[in-house]
Amino acid sequence: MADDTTSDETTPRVSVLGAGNWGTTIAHLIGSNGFPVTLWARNRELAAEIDERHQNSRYLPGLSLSDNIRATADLAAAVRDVPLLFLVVPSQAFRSVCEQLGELVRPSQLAVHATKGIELVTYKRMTQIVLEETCLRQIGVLSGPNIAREMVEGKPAGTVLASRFPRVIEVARAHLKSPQLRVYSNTDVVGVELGGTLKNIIAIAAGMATQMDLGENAKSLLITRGLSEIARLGVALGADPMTFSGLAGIGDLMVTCASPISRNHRVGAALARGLSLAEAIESLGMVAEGVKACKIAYELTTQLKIRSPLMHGVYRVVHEGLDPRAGLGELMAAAVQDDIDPTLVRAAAKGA
Ligand SMILES: NC(=O)c1ccc[n+]([C@@H]2O[C@H](COP(=O)([O-])OP(=O)(O)OC[C@H]3O[C@@H](n4cnc5c(N)ncnc54)[C@H](O)[C@@H]3O)[C@@H](O)[C@H]2O)c1
Ligand SMILES: O=P(O)(O)OC[C@H](O)CO
Repeated sequence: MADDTTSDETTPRVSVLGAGNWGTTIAHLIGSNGFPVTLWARNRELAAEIDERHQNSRYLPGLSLSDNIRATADLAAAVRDVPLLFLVVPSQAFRSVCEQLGELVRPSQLAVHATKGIELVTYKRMTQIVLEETCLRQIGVLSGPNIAREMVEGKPAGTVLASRFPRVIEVARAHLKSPQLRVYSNTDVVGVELGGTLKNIIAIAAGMATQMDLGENAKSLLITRGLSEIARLGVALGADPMTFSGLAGIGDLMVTCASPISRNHRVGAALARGLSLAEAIESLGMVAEGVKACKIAYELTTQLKIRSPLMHGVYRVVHEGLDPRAGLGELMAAAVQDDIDPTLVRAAAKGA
């Protein structure tokens, strides 16, 4: 265990910023490991409910949270003099939270974000936003096949911490690892961020496939060709292709495509049931990052001339109202390519 975490003080030495499904879950995992932890919610009532009743009835109804969580709506109090911060707000709100953090943090603090998205318009990854808006430099990302609810229920899982700074991985891992959670490491921050972001697009397609009862063969086709598209775009944006064969790549893609609890999966299923995008989002009441990610991927792959029929199909269904059945017909009629993409083979050989 890292020196920073051996203190038996009751003052939290770790804070989680963002009290939705995932931020609350990360705080619960840390608290359940015996560490006092502060959870920041921008909503006062939610902070009070978590603090006093150890419940988050909006995002994790029916589940009891660790007594070691202290929740607050005061961002400055949550951040001040805390050695380790987890940033867990949706991607399109991430910059505004980092702008507020800019005034509050010091370079000695470690920060790990667990957000699976890219910023609209700028196409920035979350670690790039942290660097732009704050003086935090020792940063990393947490990503992997991690459906929040399963983890609060104590079911086993694995995850990935990626950072260029071994200390970030060491300290964050010391807080998170447990008999229920295996924490792997990676230095490919770009690949881990992109794996978590782009799998959400394919998960929307998987939700449509489930709703249309296309069968398990079709799901496998979707996952495999989806991984190929994720890796092609990822490599073009600077990722190591091997990262996509790990937990933050294929691992996360598989769970999000398989799980009916996944919000992205649910949005896809809702669209295939005939709901509009607005209705699908309204009925979910939580973030489904793939809705924005498919627009970003559509724009980037168009600009970079990267063949991405699945991601383009999802974009057209989600944002242009294409009927999912018509989209499926187009995909099945499209020209067939090599099973293993030659650009990925070359990229892997270059890195070997
Ligand atoms: N839920 C999961 O299972 C899971 C697992 C891994 C990663 N993630 C990722 O974690 C991120 C957060 O997802 P979530 O599941 O917690 O979402 P959520 O929809 O459950 O909750 C989002 C939270 O962010 C808060 N928020 C929104 N805008 C804000 C702002 N401007 N300032 C402060 N807070 C704001 C909301 O109040 C809410 O508490 C996403 O990128 C998601 O992809 C989620
Ligand atoms: O519920 P989703 O679709 O946001 O997926 C949650 C996690 O990202 C799964 O790893």
